[in-house]
Amino acid sequence: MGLFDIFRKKKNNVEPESTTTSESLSELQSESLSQSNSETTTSSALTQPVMEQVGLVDEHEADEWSKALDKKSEAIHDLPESESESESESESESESESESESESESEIEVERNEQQVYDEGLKKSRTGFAERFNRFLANFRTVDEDFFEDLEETLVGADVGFDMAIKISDELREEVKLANAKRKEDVRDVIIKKMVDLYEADGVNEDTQMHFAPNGSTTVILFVGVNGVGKTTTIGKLASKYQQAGKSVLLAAADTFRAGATKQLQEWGERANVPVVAGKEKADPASVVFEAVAKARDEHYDILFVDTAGRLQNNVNLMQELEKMKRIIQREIPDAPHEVLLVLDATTGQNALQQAKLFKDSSDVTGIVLTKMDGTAKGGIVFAIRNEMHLPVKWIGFGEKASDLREFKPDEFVYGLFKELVS
Ligand SMILES: Nc1nc2c(ncn2[C@@H]2O[C@H](COP(=O)(O)OP(=O)(O)OP(=O)(O)O)[C@@H](O)[C@H]2O)c(=O)[nH]1
Repeated sequence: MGLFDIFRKKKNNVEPESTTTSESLSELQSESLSQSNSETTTSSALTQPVMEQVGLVDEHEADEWSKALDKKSEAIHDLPESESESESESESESESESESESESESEIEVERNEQQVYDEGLKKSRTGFAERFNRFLANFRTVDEDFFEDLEETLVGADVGFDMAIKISDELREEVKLANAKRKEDVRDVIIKKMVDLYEADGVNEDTQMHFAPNGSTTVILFVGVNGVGKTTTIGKLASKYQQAGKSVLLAAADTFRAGATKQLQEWGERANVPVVAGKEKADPASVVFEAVAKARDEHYDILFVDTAGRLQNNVNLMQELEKMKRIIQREIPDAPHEVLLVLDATTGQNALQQAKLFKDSSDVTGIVLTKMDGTAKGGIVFAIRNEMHLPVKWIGFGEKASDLREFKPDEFVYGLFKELVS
């Protein structure tokens, strides 16, 4: 099933406000149950087909970590099972039927909760997108050259990126369906479907999994990005998540440039109950990294998160320093860093894309954390990143609280962004 089909299915069946009747719930249960037969471990039944398509479900190594993270989901999944264990064999069929019903109701609840986080976090973008599209459609008379020009302008304005806008408009020129579309709603549906299809096609070989060190040795994750994008906050959020999932976490405050950066990380460390290795103000960041890596390795920490200074893309010295940090990490743990996550602020739009290009060229970025998604009215940046950068978005930030960081899930994202735009 394609991403757009998943979208449609959700639109018709899983709208939170409209699925409170027992009738619609039981429809969902049977869907959810039939999908879960082929399911492995994902907490989201509707996410599975997308994961299969992008080749994620075979990645068992990272699966264990992902499972540990989704504690809430596990707790809900566990409950009916342990209840059924304690039941005697002579229990009536109707009792076990109602139990399996309540189990799938719980599964649906988990699915909806995750979707709700996306829905809330994407509210601004969804409204912004809808406004742009409705303005564009209000001018719709016929599918001619002006129509395509307006469409490109609308898409660029929504931050999907120039390349993606041209690609969408070029492909739509070939669409017989669009040429025959008379109603505004049909035109809108064809455009959104094209966007979702192109987005999905661009992501076929994308690796959105987090990578960890093999055999329980220390995983090192380096965070890079310009000033103020949310590196320290993201590290704090991830430290909480993994700590709560039972992993031992260590933080390295290698941002020794900005006064207050170390203190900020230490505060997150206290909140998450994880230690922080810090140096003196203006100390050589590499020395902090060295000390932290040695400690993490010798004391067998599961994960070390390294916070780095906000580096300016035109500052060669700072880029060189990042390289130096990597060399030091590699000297102590040869296969590290296991991830270099570039943090980008979604509210900066195309500027974020420029940053991504520069960082990708000068450091081995393995994935993106897109922060402040709650604060932008132009969610299209996600399309531009995939289309132009071919870098996977691994995490998405919807706010300042620890629980506002989520694993990036394309189907939840697409649905949260477009759900009011497709009939
Ligand atoms: N609304 C919102 N704010 C966020 C999010 N992530 C981070 N922030 C805020 O962004 C601001 C900057 O975050 P920091 O974590 O200090 O950024 P940084 O990249 O470490 O900055 P430097 O240390 O200067 O390089 C803080 O006020 C955070 O609370 C998010 O997902 N949503």
